[in-house]
Amino acid sequence: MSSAIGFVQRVFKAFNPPIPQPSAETAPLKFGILGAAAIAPLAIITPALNHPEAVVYAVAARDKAKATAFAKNYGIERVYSGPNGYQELLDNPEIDAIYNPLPNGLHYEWTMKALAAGKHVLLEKPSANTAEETRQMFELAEQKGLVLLEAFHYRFHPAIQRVKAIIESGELGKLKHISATMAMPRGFLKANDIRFDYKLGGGAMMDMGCYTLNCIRYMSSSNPTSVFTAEHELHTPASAEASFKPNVDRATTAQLALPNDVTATLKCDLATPVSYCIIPSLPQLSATVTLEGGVIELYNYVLPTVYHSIKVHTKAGGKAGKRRVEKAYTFAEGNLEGKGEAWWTTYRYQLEAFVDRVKGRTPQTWVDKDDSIANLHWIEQIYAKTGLGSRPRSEFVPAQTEQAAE
Ligand SMILES: NC(=O)C1=CN([C@@H]2O[C@H](COP(=O)(O)OP(=O)(O)OC[C@H]3O[C@@H](n4cnc5c(N)ncnc54)[C@H](OP(=O)(O)O)[C@@H]3O)[C@@H](O)[C@H]2O)C=CC1
Ligand SMILES: O=C1OC[C@@H](O)[C@H](O)[C@H]1O
Repeated sequence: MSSAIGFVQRVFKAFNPPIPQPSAETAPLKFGILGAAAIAPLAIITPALNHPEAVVYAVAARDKAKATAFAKNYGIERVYSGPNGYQELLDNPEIDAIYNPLPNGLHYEWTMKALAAGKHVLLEKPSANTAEETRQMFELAEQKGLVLLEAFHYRFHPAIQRVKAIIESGELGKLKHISATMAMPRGFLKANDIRFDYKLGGGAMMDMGCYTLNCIRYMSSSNPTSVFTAEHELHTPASAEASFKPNVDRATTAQLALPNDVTATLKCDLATPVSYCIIPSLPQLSATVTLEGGVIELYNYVLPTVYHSIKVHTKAGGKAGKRRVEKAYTFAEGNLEGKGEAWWTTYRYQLEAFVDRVKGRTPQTWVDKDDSIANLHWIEQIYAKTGLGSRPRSEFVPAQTEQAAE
């Protein structure tokens, strides 16, 4: 019963957070959002309401009516629209930081433009279509002394950090295998969703697979050494245009080799079909870690604030031993150091770290340049193994930076 009350309290507060007084010590970081994207309220607008040093100040959308309605709905002061709206927002000197939730295939172009305009960037996952583009974005951020973060929000939550701490504690011995799944039932996404558009960086491995791969890399503290196998199922729209290119994976499964004889399996699916012609599948958001001395099952690593469980099964002398269930809605509950409340979403934890970094404080955790480049590199390796190949590189050519031009 108490956990049902906890669930209601967490979810209510996550969506209706207390609104603190703005910080008296530092000026709030003013965010501008590129695109009236579906994810923006959850990922930045609601978390910023509760952050005393962050405010969502501007939004740009291509369509004027959409931009105006979005701004009105979320109480956003400045609105930009039309074909130059995104650039006009970037040109506003009052804006400190950009949230970039554009389709994956536009991440590179608009992050490069935002950095060129001197803005910090909170960039949606996956960071770009190719690892080379990711490298260029981080290099420009470094050159300009700006913060760039790929928004792997789940990494900022205590639940995933608690699992990593158990692995690293040595309690269950040597790591053997990790499996991570992210799959949604058919009908979760509309047929015209950006995730099914190859040019925009679509595909299951890009969208949901990027989490599964990231989770494997994070929990093993390593990068794959090779892709053993990678198989995909194609997205086949009901009415394909003549120009339709079958490069978009509706689902992908891959087996990876990691250092020290560790292996991993990832599965992602944008539209899991019904079983027996009628039974819909449930969302799958779990990760299982097998170690010599036991198994850790993490249910819901992606949205742990809503609900998660960390089941730890220990083996005794080769036989099944004890089982315990842990929760880590806060760092204290997970026996870790860090600030937060049980109702903080992954996005609220992430915003805390982002603002800390911009303000010159040390964030509780971070996802750095090498991490983001490696994630995209291995996404590309998995696509290469499926035979589908990488998503297309952006046609955007950045203006030479002052440093490069000298
Ligand atoms: N961190 C997380 O939990 C999540 C992250 N994401 C990521 O966020 C990004 C956006 O996802 P989501 O919000 O679901 O997507 P939406 O389709 O809702 O938003 C994408 C935005 O991109 C803009 N856009 C600009 N050019 C194009 C174009 N050619 N075609 C389509 N849209 C265009 C649109 O803005 P405009 O308003 O100007 O028309 C639109 O609002 C993706 O990178 C995705 O991976 C998505 C969901 C969850
Ligand atoms: O968190 C998420 O859930 C649904 C996905 O399609 C999305 O892009 C992802 O970030």
